[in-house]
Amino acid sequence: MTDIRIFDTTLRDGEQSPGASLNHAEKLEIARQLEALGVDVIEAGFPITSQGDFDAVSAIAHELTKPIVCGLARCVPRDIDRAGEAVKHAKQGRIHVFCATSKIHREHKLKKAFEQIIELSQHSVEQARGYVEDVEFSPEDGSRTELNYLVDITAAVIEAGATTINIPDTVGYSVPEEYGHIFAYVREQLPIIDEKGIYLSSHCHNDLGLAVANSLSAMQNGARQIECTINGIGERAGNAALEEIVMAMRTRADYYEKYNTNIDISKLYPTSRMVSTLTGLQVQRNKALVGQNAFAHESGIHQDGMLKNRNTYEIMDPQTIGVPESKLVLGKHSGRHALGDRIKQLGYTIDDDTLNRVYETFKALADKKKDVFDEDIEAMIDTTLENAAPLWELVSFQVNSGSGVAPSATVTMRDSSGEEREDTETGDGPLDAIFSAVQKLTGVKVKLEDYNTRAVTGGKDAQGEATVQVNHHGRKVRGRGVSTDVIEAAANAYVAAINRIKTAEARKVAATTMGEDDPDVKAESP
Ligand SMILES: CC(=O)SCCNC(=O)CCNC(=O)[C@H](O)C(C)(C)COP(=O)(O)OP(=O)(O)OC[C@H]1O[C@@H](n2cnc3c(N)ncnc32)[C@H](O)[C@@H]1OP(=O)(O)O
Ligand SMILES: CC(C)C(=O)C(=O)O
Ligand SMILES: [Mg+2]
Repeated sequence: MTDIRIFDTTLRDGEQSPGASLNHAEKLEIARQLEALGVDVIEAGFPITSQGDFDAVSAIAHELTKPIVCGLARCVPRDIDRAGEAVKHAKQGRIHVFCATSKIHREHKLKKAFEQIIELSQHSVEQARGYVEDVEFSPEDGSRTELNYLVDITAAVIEAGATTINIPDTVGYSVPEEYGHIFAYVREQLPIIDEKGIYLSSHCHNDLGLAVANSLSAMQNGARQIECTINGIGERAGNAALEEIVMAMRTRADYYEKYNTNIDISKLYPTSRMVSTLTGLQVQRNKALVGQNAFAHESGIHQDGMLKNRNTYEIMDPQTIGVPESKLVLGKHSGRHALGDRIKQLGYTIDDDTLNRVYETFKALADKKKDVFDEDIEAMIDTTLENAAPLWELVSFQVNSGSGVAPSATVTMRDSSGEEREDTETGDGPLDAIFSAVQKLTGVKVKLEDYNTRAVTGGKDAQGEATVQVNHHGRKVRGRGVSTDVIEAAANAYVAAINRIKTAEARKVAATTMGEDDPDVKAESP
């Protein structure tokens, strides 16, 4: 049997999905769930990106005990220093250094000759080895790099101390036979890989819908680590989906008989739900394994087959991946124990204080709504984590709008010192009026770029989830809110976005007062 390392990059490449940024509490919650899922490596972030990313990688490295915790770095000394600092408390820490090697990236992006790239990569790997023994190197855009160059850079970084070589299909251009051949070729040219027990790794993007197929092909040609994300989230069309890779190997164990992973498949579905809820990235209905329709049967002939023998139309038992058999129904008579137990089953490990805050919201919701479903609970946890330490809170609002009336809103908000303030504004519509009042009260001016709503659960008393994206001095910031009242959900989402901006500003002030360079403002260039 060959053990395949599952390297999860949901918190790094996954978080690079437009609109998916996560706050500190949300990242920790996902990291804990990934540990419970059994992933071998967690790429927790790219520490040079911002103080927030650094803090999250550092907190995850402090807390998690089982997986290797990894931070990404360019071949830039300051990137490597930050990554080294961030993972230094990990039980097993890794620095992942990357440098693009393809002709197009060499000439147009890095503006460096291949020889310079080799030298830079070697120095960077050596620098990273000064922090940790476990160093991964990725020749970015590896699948579009000349094969002899790939071999040369692989040999050079192994000599410098790299222990894992990841060959990414950065732009999702490769096809399975070709991508597999790259691994077979590099291994054949460099026997040192097998002799020294160097891990080869795949990292595939889904621009042509081939990320999972390419990953499996790499595995069959010698990759012993697969990089992937929950729900396949990631840059552009996303990364290879963890759940699809693992279940392809499990369901077709007859075909992939030599390979094994440490993943606890019963946690796949709850993990998918958590990542979707906390990132706000909805899973498409027909997504393999975790989409709403993945195990639904609509047509008569299929239903007939299912009733006679479910294997006629189902190749997996949904319960083995943690799809719940029936929806839990909690109501206003339920107590903290029942709620806490259900939250645990959903994969969250919240503390008592958070449970108490969720319980308060739960009771308020149960008063308005007959049944409280899993999705409602997930939405409540999401809102609580999103507002882990809210700077501003929406206390109440009233809107006045209708035909022939200029829409206006009166909003009351409370700041972190507990002081309440009220303001009335007019706008193009009720939401515009509320948003103007929130801007006035908080003193943060932003431009609304995107606004979406959807029902979290079914029925006429369904909860509505609102997401907004605002632009603050060129930086896009997202916020989410949930309520049975869609206007209140939108107002909460807007306040959540403002709180994110305020939190980032407070961090910048703290970093500047401490005399540190603020990586949010400008990172060092190579
Ligand atoms: C394939 C991937 O997924 S790679 C990871 C992509 N993820 C991200 O970029 C998210 C986080 N990124 C960021 O926050 C910022 O881009 C930072 C902090 C890393 C850098 O910000 P800035 O210093 O302002 O640079 P900016 O992003 O505009 O440009 C990138 C610079 O890094 C250089 N660069 C890119 N990759 C590498 C590398 N692997 N090694 C060394 N330099 C690199 C580029 O050539 C460019 O340099 P230049 O300024 O000399 O032209
Ligand atoms: C940083 C590298 C591995 C990456 O994400 C890519 O090339 O897609
Ligand atoms: Mg990538």
